[in-house]
Amino acid sequence: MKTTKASHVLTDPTSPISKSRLGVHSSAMPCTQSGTSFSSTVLTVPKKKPPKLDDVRCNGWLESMKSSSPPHKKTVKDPFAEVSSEDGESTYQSWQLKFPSALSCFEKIRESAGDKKIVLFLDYDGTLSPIVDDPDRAFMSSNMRSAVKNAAKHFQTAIISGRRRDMVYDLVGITELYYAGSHGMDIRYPLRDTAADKEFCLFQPAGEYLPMIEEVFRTLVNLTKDINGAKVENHKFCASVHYRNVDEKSWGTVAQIVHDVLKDYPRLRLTHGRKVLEVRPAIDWNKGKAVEFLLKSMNLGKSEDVLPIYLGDDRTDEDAFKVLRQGNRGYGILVSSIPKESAASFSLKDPEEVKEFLKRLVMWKEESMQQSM
Ligand SMILES: O=P(O)(O)OC[C@H]1O[C@H](O[C@H]2O[C@H](CO)[C@@H](O)[C@H](O)[C@H]2O)[C@H](O)[C@@H](O)[C@@H]1O
Repeated sequence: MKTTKASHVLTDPTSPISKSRLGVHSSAMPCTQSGTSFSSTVLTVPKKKPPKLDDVRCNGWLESMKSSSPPHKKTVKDPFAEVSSEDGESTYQSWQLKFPSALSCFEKIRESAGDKKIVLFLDYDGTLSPIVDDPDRAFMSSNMRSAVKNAAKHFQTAIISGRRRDMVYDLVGITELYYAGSHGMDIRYPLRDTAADKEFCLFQPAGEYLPMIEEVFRTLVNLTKDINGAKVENHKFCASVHYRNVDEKSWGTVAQIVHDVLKDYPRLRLTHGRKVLEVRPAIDWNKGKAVEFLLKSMNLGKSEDVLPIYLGDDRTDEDAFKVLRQGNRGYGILVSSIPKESAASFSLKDPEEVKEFLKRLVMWKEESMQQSM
């Protein structure tokens, strides 16, 4: 997807919302940075010292990192562990009593949707693309791309990712979707969408944190550069420290480095993802809030005639599942090949099943359109 030259204006320099014409690449957008209350003096690179792992042990980071990838055990205790349990299939089947397959229950979903307008929310990594060792090579298949594109012809569709918005936009490669990057902290949505005029708005509730995240990113890159396999990504409003390819013996060092850096930034917090530590602004915003925001921006916020469906695989998607569960607003579908605790209503095993589910939705919609002709 190419971007084109465009004008853009800020609606209000103190507002997290800014406007842009079609095609403005997110990295070219000005960000609101009013009220910046941190100073560059705080942003010093901590001196290298031998890691003391007491802090990360005490606050459970290390345990959380380890339990997200334990050796094969009979029962997977951590809800976000990434291993198959030994009694695999039967454990999975009993788990599915609580989180039934969205494919097996497709009829039920169809019936409860009735004439409601379905809105799709799709996470990227682990949902549209398989989890791979190198985050730069997490590509979705062309069949998946077609499935998403076809679904978007019938249902308003948004991608909500932990990645930076321009990156996930490039990976998905479909212009007609809504995109929310940085775990929903960077939302691009159409203000006006006619053939003659496409005007987009940006909503960036953590705009003022941009320089702080940039500094933290550079600090983390510097401090982890000698750890084999560690990788730090700059996702604009959050920084991700990957330890998937780090020897487990060094996970404590990775955790301690992140922990020490965070001590200097009380306005930032840590969340755990799939073998990734994520540093992000400590603001009350998440993927669930992003779903609510997007529904409002589609003028569907309060409507009873809307059925939002959110598909995601990660802890950060749980915030969205909770929002949909509240008041039976819609359905969360957890993408997982192992049993996990979740606020989702249904499950799908992997991105392949996600693709099948999207195809079923499209087939159903097209059949019902034909019947009503
Ligand atoms: O919200 P998402 O779209 O699911 O993004 C979550 C994180 O995804 C990426 O990391 C994960 O996928 C990688 C590629 O498969 C994998 O190597 C890594 O271990 C996973 O954590 C992305 O790189 C992160 O920055 C996102 O936060």
